Amino acid sequence: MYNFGYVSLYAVYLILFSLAVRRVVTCAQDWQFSKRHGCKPAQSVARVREPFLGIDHLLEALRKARAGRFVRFSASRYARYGNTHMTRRALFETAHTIEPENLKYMLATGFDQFRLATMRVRAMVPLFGSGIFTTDGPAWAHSRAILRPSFTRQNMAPLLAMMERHFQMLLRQVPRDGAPFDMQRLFFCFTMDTATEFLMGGSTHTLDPEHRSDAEKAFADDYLACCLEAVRQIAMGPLQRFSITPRHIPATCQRAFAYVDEFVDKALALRSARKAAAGAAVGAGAGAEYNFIEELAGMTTDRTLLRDQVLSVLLASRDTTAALLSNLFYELARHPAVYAKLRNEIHTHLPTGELPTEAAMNAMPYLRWCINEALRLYPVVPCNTREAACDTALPLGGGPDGRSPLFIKKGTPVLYNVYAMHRRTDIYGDDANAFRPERWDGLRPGWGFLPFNGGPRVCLGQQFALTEASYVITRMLQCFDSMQPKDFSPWAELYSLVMTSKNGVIVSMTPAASSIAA
Ligand code: HEM
Repeated sequence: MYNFGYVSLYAVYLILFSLAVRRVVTCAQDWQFSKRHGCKPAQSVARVREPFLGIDHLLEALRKARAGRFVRFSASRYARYGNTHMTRRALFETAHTIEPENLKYMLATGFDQFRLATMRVRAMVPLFGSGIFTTDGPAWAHSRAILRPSFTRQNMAPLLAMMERHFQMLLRQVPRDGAPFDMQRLFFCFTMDTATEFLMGGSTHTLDPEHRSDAEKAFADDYLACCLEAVRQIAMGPLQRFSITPRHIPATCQRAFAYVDEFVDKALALRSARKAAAGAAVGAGAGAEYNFIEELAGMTTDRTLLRDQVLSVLLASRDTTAALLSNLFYELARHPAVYAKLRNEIHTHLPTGELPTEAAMNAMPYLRWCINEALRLYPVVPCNTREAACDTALPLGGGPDGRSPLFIKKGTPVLYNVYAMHRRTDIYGDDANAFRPERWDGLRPGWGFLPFNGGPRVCLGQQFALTEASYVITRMLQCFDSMQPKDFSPWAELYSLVMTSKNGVIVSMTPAASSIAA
Protein backbone atom coordinates (compact mmCIF):
# COMPACT_ATOMS: atom_id res chain seq x y z
CA MET A 1 0.00 0.00 0.00
CA TYR A 2 1.52 3.38 -1.04
CA ASN A 3 1.62 6.22 1.40
CA PHE A 4 -0.42 8.99 -0.29
CA GLY A 5 1.65 11.74 1.38
CA TYR A 6 4.90 10.39 -0.10
CA VAL A 7 3.37 10.04 -3.54
CA SER A 8 2.22 13.64 -3.48
CA LEU A 9 5.61 14.80 -2.30
CA TYR A 10 7.37 12.88 -5.10
CA ALA A 11 4.94 14.34 -7.61
CA VAL A 12 5.79 17.86 -6.41
CA TYR A 13 9.54 17.07 -6.59
CA LEU A 14 9.07 15.73 -10.09
CA ILE A 15 7.25 18.85 -11.23
CA LEU A 16 9.86 21.14 -9.65
CA PHE A 17 12.65 19.08 -11.16
CA SER A 18 11.16 19.16 -14.64
CA LEU A 19 10.57 22.93 -14.33
CA ALA A 20 14.21 23.37 -13.28
CA VAL A 21 15.41 21.22 -16.20
CA ARG A 22 13.23 23.18 -18.59
CA ARG A 23 14.63 26.44 -17.24
CA VAL A 24 18.22 25.22 -17.65
CA VAL A 25 17.53 24.05 -21.20
CA THR A 26 15.84 27.37 -22.08
CA CYS A 27 18.73 29.35 -20.60
CA ALA A 28 21.20 27.25 -22.60
CA GLN A 29 19.18 27.82 -25.79
CA ASP A 30 18.95 31.57 -25.09
CA TRP A 31 22.69 31.69 -24.46
CA GLN A 32 23.43 29.84 -27.69
CA PHE A 33 21.08 32.10 -29.66
CA SER A 34 22.66 35.20 -28.13
CA LYS A 35 26.15 33.95 -28.91
CA ARG A 36 25.26 33.16 -32.53
CA HIS A 37 23.81 36.65 -33.03
CA GLY A 38 26.48 38.55 -31.10
CA CYS A 39 23.93 39.70 -28.48
CA LYS A 40 25.10 41.36 -25.26
CA PRO A 41 23.15 41.97 -22.03
CA ALA A 42 20.81 44.96 -22.17
CA GLN A 43 22.59 48.28 -21.81
CA SER A 44 20.07 49.29 -19.21
CA VAL A 45 17.36 47.60 -17.17
CA ALA A 46 14.54 49.51 -15.49
CA ARG A 47 13.30 47.80 -12.38
CA VAL A 48 9.91 48.12 -10.77
CA ARG A 49 9.11 48.17 -7.05
CA GLU A 50 6.31 45.59 -7.09
CA PRO A 51 8.37 42.74 -8.50
CA PHE A 52 5.77 40.38 -10.00
CA LEU A 53 3.60 42.43 -12.35
CA GLY A 54 5.09 45.89 -11.82
CA ILE A 55 1.78 47.18 -10.44
CA ASP A 56 3.49 50.32 -9.11
CA HIS A 57 4.61 51.18 -12.63
CA LEU A 58 1.16 50.48 -14.02
CA LEU A 59 -0.54 52.66 -11.41
CA GLU A 60 1.89 55.48 -12.05
CA ALA A 61 1.18 55.23 -15.79
CA LEU A 62 -2.58 55.39 -15.12
CA ARG A 63 -2.08 58.42 -12.83
CA LYS A 64 -0.06 60.18 -15.53
CA ALA A 65 -2.67 59.31 -18.15
CA ARG A 66 -5.36 60.91 -15.99
CA ALA A 67 -3.25 64.06 -15.75
CA GLY A 68 -2.67 64.12 -19.53
CA ARG A 69 1.01 63.23 -19.18
CA PHE A 70 1.27 59.55 -20.03
CA VAL A 71 3.12 59.94 -23.33
CA ARG A 72 5.62 62.37 -21.81
CA PHE A 73 6.06 60.14 -18.77
CA SER A 74 6.79 57.21 -21.04
CA ALA A 75 9.19 59.36 -23.11
CA SER A 76 11.02 60.52 -19.98
CA ARG A 77 11.98 56.91 -19.23
CA TYR A 78 14.09 56.87 -22.40
CA ALA A 79 16.00 59.90 -21.13
CA ARG A 80 16.59 57.99 -17.89
CA TYR A 81 17.28 54.45 -19.14
CA GLY A 82 18.55 54.99 -22.69
CA ASN A 83 17.19 54.66 -26.21
CA THR A 84 16.76 50.91 -25.83
CA HIS A 85 16.20 49.26 -22.47
CA MET A 86 14.35 46.47 -20.76
CA THR A 87 11.83 46.60 -17.91
CA ARG A 88 11.91 43.47 -15.75
CA ARG A 89 9.20 41.97 -13.56
CA ALA A 90 9.34 38.44 -12.18
CA LEU A 91 6.49 37.24 -14.41
CA PHE A 92 7.35 39.02 -17.64
CA GLU A 93 9.62 41.59 -19.19
CA THR A 94 9.21 44.25 -21.85
CA ALA A 95 11.68 45.86 -24.22
CA HIS A 96 11.53 49.58 -25.08
CA THR A 97 13.16 51.29 -28.01
CA ILE A 98 13.35 54.56 -29.91
CA GLU A 99 16.24 53.50 -32.17
CA PRO A 100 15.36 53.98 -35.87
CA GLU A 101 17.47 50.93 -36.72
CA ASN A 102 15.52 48.74 -34.32
CA LEU A 103 12.21 49.99 -35.68
CA LYS A 104 13.34 49.30 -39.21
CA TYR A 105 14.18 45.75 -38.18
CA MET A 106 10.97 45.16 -36.26
CA LEU A 107 8.64 46.64 -38.87
CA ALA A 108 10.42 45.81 -42.12
CA THR A 109 13.56 43.70 -42.43
CA GLY A 110 12.65 41.37 -39.55
CA PHE A 111 8.89 41.73 -40.07
CA ASP A 112 8.20 37.98 -39.83
CA GLN A 113 9.81 37.78 -36.40
CA PHE A 114 7.16 40.01 -34.83
CA ARG A 115 3.39 40.05 -34.46
CA LEU A 116 0.75 42.36 -33.01
CA ALA A 117 0.70 42.61 -29.22
CA THR A 118 -1.68 40.08 -27.65
CA MET A 119 -3.18 42.76 -25.39
CA ARG A 120 -4.15 44.91 -28.36
CA VAL A 121 -5.72 42.01 -30.22
CA ARG A 122 -7.69 40.85 -27.17
CA ALA A 123 -9.03 44.36 -26.54
CA MET A 124 -10.02 45.06 -30.14
CA VAL A 125 -11.54 41.80 -31.30
CA PRO A 126 -15.01 42.38 -29.78
CA LEU A 127 -15.59 45.41 -32.01
CA PHE A 128 -13.26 44.89 -34.95
CA GLY A 129 -13.46 41.10 -35.28
CA SER A 130 -10.95 39.79 -37.79
CA GLY A 131 -10.28 43.14 -39.45
CA ILE A 132 -6.90 44.42 -40.54
CA PHE A 133 -6.03 45.78 -37.06
CA THR A 134 -6.42 42.53 -35.17
CA THR A 135 -4.85 39.95 -37.44
CA ASP A 136 -1.39 38.73 -38.41
CA GLY A 137 -0.06 36.31 -41.00
CA PRO A 138 -2.30 35.08 -43.83
CA ALA A 139 -5.50 36.64 -42.39
CA TRP A 140 -3.83 40.06 -42.27
CA ALA A 141 -2.32 39.59 -45.77
CA HIS A 142 -5.81 38.77 -47.07
CA SER A 143 -7.27 41.91 -45.44
CA ARG A 144 -4.49 44.04 -46.85
CA ALA A 145 -4.93 42.55 -50.32
CA ILE A 146 -8.65 43.29 -50.43
CA LEU A 147 -8.28 46.79 -48.96
CA ARG A 148 -5.28 47.97 -50.98
CA PRO A 149 -7.06 48.54 -54.33
CA SER A 150 -9.46 50.98 -52.65
CA PHE A 151 -6.52 53.18 -51.70
CA THR A 152 -4.78 53.27 -55.04
CA ARG A 153 -7.40 55.23 -56.91
CA GLN A 154 -6.08 57.67 -59.45
CA ASN A 155 -9.00 60.09 -59.58
CA MET A 156 -9.29 62.10 -56.37
CA ALA A 157 -11.73 64.68 -57.77
CA PRO A 158 -14.94 62.99 -56.45
CA LEU A 159 -13.37 62.66 -53.01
CA LEU A 160 -12.38 66.33 -52.97
CA ALA A 161 -15.94 67.27 -53.96
CA MET A 162 -17.26 65.18 -51.07
CA MET A 163 -14.80 66.85 -48.69
CA GLU A 164 -15.91 70.30 -49.86
CA ARG A 165 -19.54 69.47 -49.10
CA HIS A 166 -18.69 68.52 -45.52
CA PHE A 167 -16.27 71.42 -45.19
CA GLN A 168 -19.14 73.79 -45.93
CA MET A 169 -21.01 72.26 -42.98
CA LEU A 170 -17.97 72.74 -40.77
CA LEU A 171 -17.64 76.33 -41.90
CA ARG A 172 -21.18 77.08 -40.79
CA GLN A 173 -20.23 76.19 -37.25
CA VAL A 174 -17.24 78.53 -37.04
CA PRO A 175 -18.23 81.77 -35.28
CA ARG A 176 -17.54 84.77 -37.52
CA ASP A 177 -17.69 87.33 -34.72
CA GLY A 178 -14.45 86.28 -33.04
CA ALA A 179 -16.18 84.17 -30.38
CA PRO A 180 -14.05 81.30 -29.01
CA PHE A 181 -14.96 77.75 -30.05
CA ASP A 182 -13.41 74.29 -29.96
CA MET A 183 -11.96 73.57 -33.37
CA GLN A 184 -10.95 70.04 -32.35
CA ARG A 185 -14.59 69.02 -31.81
CA LEU A 186 -15.46 70.25 -35.30
CA PHE A 187 -12.58 68.31 -36.88
CA PHE A 188 -13.68 65.08 -35.17
CA CYS A 189 -17.22 65.58 -36.50
CA PHE A 190 -15.89 66.45 -39.97
CA THR A 191 -13.77 63.31 -40.28
CA MET A 192 -16.57 61.12 -38.91
CA ASP A 193 -18.86 62.50 -41.63
CA THR A 194 -16.33 62.15 -44.46
CA ALA A 195 -15.10 58.72 -43.31
CA THR A 196 -18.60 57.24 -43.10
CA GLU A 197 -19.50 58.65 -46.50
CA PHE A 198 -16.23 57.41 -48.04
CA LEU A 199 -16.57 53.97 -46.49
CA MET A 200 -20.26 53.23 -46.60
CA GLY A 201 -21.69 55.73 -49.05
CA GLY A 202 -23.81 57.20 -46.21
CA SER A 203 -22.55 59.97 -43.93
CA THR A 204 -23.34 60.29 -40.23
CA HIS A 205 -23.96 64.04 -40.83
CA THR A 206 -22.76 64.98 -37.35
CA LEU A 207 -22.08 68.51 -38.60
CA ASP A 208 -25.39 68.78 -40.35
CA PRO A 209 -28.30 68.31 -37.94
CA GLU A 210 -30.83 68.98 -40.70
CA HIS A 211 -29.85 65.79 -42.51
CA ARG A 212 -28.90 63.69 -39.52
CA SER A 213 -31.23 60.86 -38.52
CA ASP A 214 -31.53 59.32 -35.08
CA ALA A 215 -29.93 56.11 -36.43
CA GLU A 216 -26.86 58.02 -37.60
CA LYS A 217 -26.49 59.78 -34.29
CA ALA A 218 -26.94 56.50 -32.41
CA PHE A 219 -24.28 54.82 -34.55
CA ALA A 220 -21.77 57.61 -33.93
CA ASP A 221 -22.40 57.32 -30.16
CA ASP A 222 -22.32 53.50 -30.11
CA TYR A 223 -19.15 53.33 -32.15
CA LEU A 224 -17.42 55.81 -29.86
CA ALA A 225 -18.51 53.91 -26.73
CA CYS A 226 -17.09 50.64 -28.11
CA CYS A 227 -13.81 52.30 -29.14
CA LEU A 228 -13.43 53.79 -25.66
CA GLU A 229 -13.96 50.37 -24.11
CA ALA A 230 -11.21 48.93 -26.35
CA VAL A 231 -8.91 51.76 -25.24
CA ARG A 232 -9.71 51.08 -21.58
CA GLN A 233 -8.89 47.41 -22.02
CA ILE A 234 -5.56 48.17 -23.71
CA ALA A 235 -4.67 50.62 -20.91
CA MET A 236 -5.21 47.88 -18.30
CA GLY A 237 -2.00 46.26 -19.58
CA PRO A 238 -1.21 42.97 -17.82
CA LEU A 239 -4.34 43.36 -15.66
CA GLN A 240 -6.51 43.17 -18.78
CA ARG A 241 -7.56 39.57 -18.17
CA PHE A 242 -9.09 40.61 -14.81
CA SER A 243 -11.03 43.53 -16.25
CA ILE A 244 -14.79 43.22 -16.52
CA THR A 245 -16.51 44.49 -19.65
CA PRO A 246 -19.38 46.86 -18.70
CA ARG A 247 -22.74 45.15 -19.19
CA HIS A 248 -24.01 47.55 -21.85
CA ILE A 249 -21.02 47.11 -24.19
CA PRO A 250 -22.01 43.86 -25.99
CA ALA A 251 -25.41 45.33 -26.88
CA THR A 252 -23.76 48.60 -27.94
CA CYS A 253 -21.41 46.68 -30.26
CA GLN A 254 -24.35 44.72 -31.69
CA ARG A 255 -26.19 47.96 -32.51
CA ALA A 256 -23.09 49.31 -34.28
CA PHE A 257 -22.81 46.03 -36.21
CA ALA A 258 -26.47 46.18 -37.25
CA TYR A 259 -26.01 49.73 -38.57
CA VAL A 260 -23.00 48.76 -40.71
CA ASP A 261 -24.63 45.49 -41.81
CA GLU A 262 -27.35 47.44 -43.58
CA PHE A 263 -24.73 49.10 -45.77
CA VAL A 264 -22.95 45.79 -46.28
CA ASP A 265 -26.17 44.11 -47.41
CA LYS A 266 -26.98 46.98 -49.73
CA ALA A 267 -23.50 46.78 -51.30
CA LEU A 268 -23.72 43.01 -51.72
CA ALA A 269 -27.17 43.24 -53.31
CA LEU A 270 -26.06 46.00 -55.66
CA ARG A 271 -23.01 44.04 -56.58
CA SER A 272 -24.88 40.89 -57.49
CA ALA A 273 -27.53 42.89 -59.39
CA ARG A 274 -24.80 44.55 -61.44
CA LYS A 275 -23.09 41.26 -62.01
CA ALA A 276 -26.30 39.69 -63.19
CA ALA A 277 -26.98 42.62 -65.51
CA ALA A 278 -23.52 42.65 -67.02
CA GLY A 279 -22.88 38.93 -66.81
CA ALA A 280 -19.48 39.75 -65.35
CA ALA A 281 -17.87 41.56 -62.45
CA VAL A 282 -18.18 45.29 -62.66
CA GLY A 283 -15.60 47.70 -61.27
CA ALA A 284 -17.34 49.42 -58.39
CA GLY A 285 -16.75 53.09 -58.06
CA ALA A 286 -16.32 53.44 -61.78
CA GLY A 287 -18.91 56.19 -61.68
CA ALA A 288 -18.54 59.53 -59.99
CA GLU A 289 -20.01 58.29 -56.67
CA TYR A 290 -17.23 56.20 -55.19
CA ASN A 291 -18.24 53.67 -52.56
CA PHE A 292 -15.54 51.79 -50.66
CA ILE A 293 -17.87 49.12 -49.30
CA GLU A 294 -19.15 48.33 -52.75
CA GLU A 295 -15.64 47.99 -54.08
CA LEU A 296 -14.79 45.66 -51.19
CA ALA A 297 -17.90 43.62 -51.95
CA GLY A 298 -16.28 42.89 -55.30
CA MET A 299 -13.37 41.23 -53.50
CA THR A 300 -15.26 39.21 -50.90
CA THR A 301 -18.86 38.38 -50.15
CA ASP A 302 -18.12 37.40 -46.55
CA ARG A 303 -20.57 39.64 -44.70
CA THR A 304 -18.78 39.56 -41.35
CA LEU A 305 -15.39 40.19 -42.89
CA LEU A 306 -16.81 43.17 -44.80
CA ARG A 307 -18.24 44.62 -41.59
CA ASP A 308 -14.96 44.05 -39.70
CA GLN A 309 -12.99 45.83 -42.41
CA VAL A 310 -15.37 48.80 -42.54
CA LEU A 311 -15.28 49.25 -38.76
CA SER A 312 -11.48 48.93 -38.76
CA VAL A 313 -10.92 51.44 -41.52
CA LEU A 314 -13.39 53.78 -39.86
CA LEU A 315 -11.22 53.65 -36.75
CA ALA A 316 -8.08 54.15 -38.83
CA SER A 317 -9.40 57.07 -40.79
CA ARG A 318 -11.63 59.05 -38.47
CA ASP A 319 -9.70 59.92 -35.34
CA THR A 320 -6.29 59.98 -36.97
CA THR A 321 -6.89 62.74 -39.50
CA ALA A 322 -8.92 64.75 -36.98
CA ALA A 323 -6.04 64.49 -34.52
CA LEU A 324 -3.51 65.64 -37.11
CA LEU A 325 -5.66 68.66 -38.01
CA SER A 326 -6.33 69.55 -34.38
CA ASN A 327 -2.69 69.30 -33.37
CA LEU A 328 -1.55 71.39 -36.32
CA PHE A 329 -4.13 74.13 -35.71
CA TYR A 330 -3.20 74.13 -32.01
CA GLU A 331 0.31 75.19 -33.08
CA LEU A 332 -0.77 77.48 -35.93
CA ALA A 333 -2.85 79.50 -33.45
CA ARG A 334 0.33 80.00 -31.41
CA HIS A 335 2.57 80.78 -34.40
CA PRO A 336 0.98 83.63 -36.37
CA ALA A 337 4.07 84.00 -38.58
CA VAL A 338 3.77 80.37 -39.71
CA TYR A 339 0.04 80.88 -40.32
CA ALA A 340 0.75 83.96 -42.45
CA LYS A 341 3.52 82.23 -44.42
CA LEU A 342 1.32 79.23 -45.13
CA ARG A 343 -1.58 81.45 -46.13
CA ASN A 344 0.74 83.28 -48.48
CA GLU A 345 1.83 80.03 -50.12
CA ILE A 346 -1.80 78.98 -50.57
CA HIS A 347 -2.68 82.36 -52.07
CA THR A 348 0.27 82.13 -54.49
CA HIS A 349 -0.92 78.76 -55.81
CA LEU A 350 -4.64 79.54 -55.72
CA PRO A 351 -4.66 83.30 -56.38
CA THR A 352 -8.38 83.69 -57.02
CA GLY A 353 -9.41 81.58 -54.04
CA GLU A 354 -10.34 78.65 -56.27
CA LEU A 355 -10.94 75.24 -54.70
CA PRO A 356 -7.71 73.30 -54.18
CA THR A 357 -6.91 70.45 -56.57
CA GLU A 358 -4.62 67.57 -55.75
CA ALA A 359 -1.96 68.99 -58.09
CA ALA A 360 -2.12 72.43 -56.45
CA MET A 361 -1.76 70.97 -52.95
CA ASN A 362 1.16 68.77 -54.02
CA ALA A 363 2.94 71.85 -55.31
CA MET A 364 2.97 73.54 -51.86
CA PRO A 365 6.11 72.49 -49.95
CA TYR A 366 5.41 74.66 -46.90
CA LEU A 367 2.03 73.01 -46.47
CA ARG A 368 3.75 69.63 -46.37
CA TRP A 369 6.38 70.90 -43.92
CA CYS A 370 3.67 72.17 -41.57
CA ILE A 371 1.92 68.79 -41.70
CA ASN A 372 5.22 66.95 -41.12
CA GLU A 373 6.04 69.20 -38.18
CA ALA A 374 2.65 68.54 -36.54
CA LEU A 375 3.06 64.79 -37.11
CA ARG A 376 6.58 64.96 -35.67
CA LEU A 377 5.75 66.87 -32.48
CA TYR A 378 2.38 65.20 -31.94
CA PRO A 379 2.48 61.80 -33.63
CA VAL A 380 -1.12 60.70 -33.86
CA VAL A 381 -0.15 57.18 -32.73
CA PRO A 382 2.56 58.11 -30.21
CA CYS A 383 3.14 54.71 -28.64
CA ASN A 384 2.91 51.31 -30.25
CA THR A 385 3.91 47.72 -29.52
CA ARG A 386 4.92 44.57 -31.32
CA GLU A 387 5.55 41.17 -29.77
CA ALA A 388 8.39 38.79 -30.65
CA ALA A 389 6.86 35.86 -32.57
CA CYS A 390 10.03 33.82 -32.01
CA ASP A 391 13.38 34.28 -30.28
CA THR A 392 14.99 37.19 -32.08
CA ALA A 393 17.52 40.02 -31.70
CA LEU A 394 17.14 43.76 -32.07
CA PRO A 395 20.17 45.28 -33.85
CA LEU A 396 20.87 47.77 -31.02
CA GLY A 397 20.50 47.95 -27.24
CA GLY A 398 23.04 45.37 -26.01
CA GLY A 399 26.41 45.95 -24.34
CA PRO A 400 27.61 48.86 -22.21
CA ASP A 401 27.33 51.31 -25.13
CA GLY A 402 24.06 49.85 -26.47
CA ARG A 403 25.62 49.29 -29.91
CA SER A 404 25.41 45.47 -29.86
CA PRO A 405 22.38 43.31 -30.69
CA LEU A 406 19.92 42.65 -27.90
CA PHE A 407 18.30 39.25 -27.35
CA ILE A 408 14.49 39.34 -27.35
CA LYS A 409 12.75 36.23 -26.16
CA LYS A 410 9.65 34.88 -27.93
CA GLY A 411 6.49 36.53 -26.55
CA THR A 412 8.30 39.65 -25.25
CA PRO A 413 6.41 42.87 -26.05
CA VAL A 414 8.63 45.52 -27.65
CA LEU A 415 7.21 48.99 -26.98
CA TYR A 416 8.23 51.89 -29.19
CA ASN A 417 7.56 55.52 -28.46
CA VAL A 418 7.39 57.52 -31.68
CA TYR A 419 6.76 60.71 -29.69
CA ALA A 420 10.12 60.36 -27.90
CA MET A 421 11.95 59.39 -31.10
CA HIS A 422 10.52 62.42 -32.94
CA ARG A 423 12.02 64.67 -30.26
CA ARG A 424 15.53 63.24 -30.29
CA THR A 425 17.96 66.13 -30.47
CA ASP A 426 20.57 64.00 -32.28
CA ILE A 427 18.06 63.58 -35.14
CA TYR A 428 16.20 66.91 -35.11
CA GLY A 429 18.64 69.32 -33.50
CA ASP A 430 18.70 71.21 -30.20
CA ASP A 431 15.32 72.80 -30.87
CA ALA A 432 13.63 69.42 -31.37
CA ASN A 433 10.83 70.43 -28.98
CA ALA A 434 9.97 73.57 -30.96
CA PHE A 435 7.36 73.88 -33.72
CA ARG A 436 9.44 75.02 -36.70
CA PRO A 437 8.23 73.77 -40.12
CA GLU A 438 11.32 75.23 -41.82
CA ARG A 439 13.42 72.40 -40.37
CA TRP A 440 11.96 70.14 -43.07
CA ASP A 441 13.84 71.99 -45.78
CA GLY A 442 16.19 69.21 -46.92
CA LEU A 443 15.66 67.08 -43.78
CA ARG A 444 15.54 63.29 -44.40
CA PRO A 445 15.26 61.50 -41.05
CA GLY A 446 14.50 58.08 -42.59
CA TRP A 447 13.20 55.66 -39.95
CA GLY A 448 13.59 58.45 -37.39
CA PHE A 449 10.28 59.88 -38.66
CA LEU A 450 7.51 57.35 -38.37
CA PRO A 451 4.04 58.89 -38.16
CA PHE A 452 2.50 56.30 -40.49
CA ASN A 453 4.53 53.31 -39.34
CA GLY A 454 6.71 51.55 -41.93
CA GLY A 455 7.32 48.26 -43.71
CA PRO A 456 4.58 45.89 -44.89
CA ARG A 457 2.10 47.27 -42.33
CA VAL A 458 2.63 50.90 -43.27
CA CYS A 459 -0.57 52.95 -43.07
CA LEU A 460 -2.76 52.15 -46.06
CA GLY A 461 -4.55 55.48 -45.88
CA GLN A 462 -1.48 57.73 -45.76
CA GLN A 463 -2.22 59.39 -49.09
CA PHE A 464 -5.90 59.74 -48.31
CA ALA A 465 -5.08 61.31 -44.92
CA LEU A 466 -2.55 63.75 -46.36
CA THR A 467 -4.96 64.78 -49.08
CA GLU A 468 -7.84 65.26 -46.66
CA ALA A 469 -5.68 67.19 -44.17
CA SER A 470 -4.17 69.35 -46.94
CA TYR A 471 -7.64 70.10 -48.29
CA VAL A 472 -9.05 71.21 -44.93
CA ILE A 473 -5.96 73.28 -44.06
CA THR A 474 -6.01 75.00 -47.44
CA ARG A 475 -9.71 75.76 -47.22
CA MET A 476 -9.48 77.04 -43.64
CA LEU A 477 -6.65 79.39 -44.51
CA GLN A 478 -8.47 80.58 -47.60
CA CYS A 479 -11.47 81.45 -45.46
CA PHE A 480 -9.75 83.00 -42.44
CA ASP A 481 -7.10 85.73 -42.33
CA SER A 482 -5.78 84.69 -38.92
CA MET A 483 -6.58 82.78 -35.78
CA GLN A 484 -6.01 83.44 -32.09
CA PRO A 485 -5.57 80.98 -29.22
CA LYS A 486 -8.19 81.42 -26.50
CA ASP A 487 -6.90 78.88 -24.02
CA PHE A 488 -3.51 79.43 -22.47
CA SER A 489 -3.15 76.35 -20.33
CA PRO A 490 -0.08 74.26 -21.21
CA TRP A 491 -0.47 71.36 -23.63
CA ALA A 492 -2.01 68.29 -22.01
CA GLU A 493 -2.53 65.17 -24.01
CA LEU A 494 -5.73 63.20 -24.37
CA TYR A 495 -4.41 59.80 -25.29
CA SER A 496 -6.94 57.21 -26.30
CA LEU A 497 -6.29 55.41 -29.57
CA VAL A 498 -4.78 58.64 -30.89
CA MET A 499 -3.18 61.64 -29.21
CA THR A 500 -4.97 65.00 -29.16
CA SER A 501 -5.20 68.03 -26.91
CA LYS A 502 -7.02 67.28 -23.64
CA ASN A 503 -8.31 70.86 -23.47
CA GLY A 504 -9.45 70.90 -27.08
CA VAL A 505 -8.26 73.57 -29.50
CA ILE A 506 -10.04 76.69 -28.26
CA VAL A 507 -9.51 79.51 -30.75
CA SER A 508 -11.20 82.39 -32.46
CA MET A 509 -11.02 83.14 -36.18
CA THR A 510 -10.84 86.33 -38.20
CA PRO A 511 -12.76 85.81 -41.46
CA ALA A 512 -11.01 86.69 -44.71
CA ALA A 513 -12.16 89.86 -46.41
CA SER A 514 -13.15 87.87 -49.50
CA SER A 515 -13.31 84.15 -50.01
CA ILE A 516 -15.29 81.87 -52.25
CA ALA A 517 -16.86 80.27 -49.23
CA ALA A 518 -17.63 83.40 -47.27
C1 HEM B 1 -2.95 61.47 -40.09
C2 HEM B 1 -3.60 60.38 -40.35
C3 HEM B 1 -3.13 58.98 -40.11
C4 HEM B 1 -2.08 58.53 -39.37
C5 HEM B 1 -1.07 59.35 -38.58
C6 HEM B 1 -2.07 57.10 -39.47
C7 HEM B 1 -1.16 56.27 -38.85
C8 HEM B 1 -1.18 54.90 -38.92
C9 HEM B 1 -0.29 54.03 -38.20
C10 HEM B 1 0.79 54.48 -37.23
C11 HEM B 1 -0.61 52.76 -38.54
C12 HEM B 1 0.07 51.49 -38.02
C13 HEM B 1 -0.68 50.89 -36.88
C14 HEM B 1 -0.04 49.59 -36.45
O1 HEM B 1 0.29 48.76 -37.29
O2 HEM B 1 0.11 49.37 -35.25
C15 HEM B 1 -1.69 52.82 -39.48
C16 HEM B 1 -2.26 51.72 -40.07
C17 HEM B 1 -3.34 51.79 -40.92
N1 HEM B 1 -3.96 52.92 -41.38
FE1 HEM B 1 -3.48 54.80 -40.92
N2 HEM B 1 -3.11 56.71 -40.27
C18 HEM B 1 -3.77 57.82 -40.68
C19 HEM B 1 -4.88 57.87 -41.47
C20 HEM B 1 -5.47 56.80 -42.09
C21 HEM B 1 -6.61 56.87 -42.96
C22 HEM B 1 -7.31 58.16 -43.36
C23 HEM B 1 -6.91 55.60 -43.33
C24 HEM B 1 -8.00 55.10 -44.23
C25 HEM B 1 -8.82 55.82 -44.92
C26 HEM B 1 -5.94 54.73 -42.70
C27 HEM B 1 -5.89 53.36 -42.84
C28 HEM B 1 -5.00 52.54 -42.19
C29 HEM B 1 -5.05 51.10 -42.27
C30 HEM B 1 -6.07 50.27 -43.05
C31 HEM B 1 -4.00 50.63 -41.47
C32 HEM B 1 -3.64 49.18 -41.20
C33 HEM B 1 -2.46 48.75 -42.06
C34 HEM B 1 -2.03 47.33 -41.77
O3 HEM B 1 -2.08 46.88 -40.62
O4 HEM B 1 -1.63 46.67 -42.74
N3 HEM B 1 -5.08 55.49 -41.95
N4 HEM B 1 -2.03 54.13 -39.70
